[in-house]
Amino acid sequence: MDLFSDEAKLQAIPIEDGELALLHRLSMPLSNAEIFARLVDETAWRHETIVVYGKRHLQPRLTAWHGEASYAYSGLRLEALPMTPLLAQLRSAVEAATGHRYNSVLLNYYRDGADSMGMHSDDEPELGPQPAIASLSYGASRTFILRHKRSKRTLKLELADGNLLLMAGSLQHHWLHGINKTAKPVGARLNLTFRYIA
Ligand SMILES: O=C(O)CCC(=O)C(=O)O
Ligand SMILES: [Fe+2]
Repeated sequence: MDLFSDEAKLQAIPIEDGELALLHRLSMPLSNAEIFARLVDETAWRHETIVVYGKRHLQPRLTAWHGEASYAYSGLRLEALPMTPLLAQLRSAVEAATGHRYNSVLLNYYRDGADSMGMHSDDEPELGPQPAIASLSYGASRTFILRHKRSKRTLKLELADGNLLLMAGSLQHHWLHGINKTAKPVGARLNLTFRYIA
């Protein structure tokens, strides 16, 4: 492979009030299918209950949190598990591709089209004011939706097997993002968001 081809580089996606860039395939010494299978097998998946407007719900996906610091959101406190060798290897590749450092990763397992993630911003104070969050996807493609908080402008990106999406600058301040349920028959998808928790 030509390392300097466009395929190997992060491509900026023009967007107002934030930074977004996409790499078609993260370079790894394993196939996407091997990475997917190992992540499914090696992860202690949890089905968490969260509190939304005072009511308890099971999250519509499975999750795991690995890294150096625990993390709290939606009334949930996630104790960090240590990085596995594969997660550490993925983190190094993501750091090299994006030029940012990460000390934690949230794994999300969307088992089928009924699994989803509500519109949100990753704007917890411990992420800092301009967090670089690197989102790595394996398995089935799903539509990633961005909605500007003020203008309500919506942008849709199809995130496919092996894609790396970098969210940075003031993106979390101005935009929401999420993954809707879909009635289309879709297979399982994994998403890993690498973050730096101060
Ligand atoms: O699954 C995705 O692509 C989005 C994940 C996400 O937004 C998050 O983990 O905060
Ligand atoms: Fe997010």
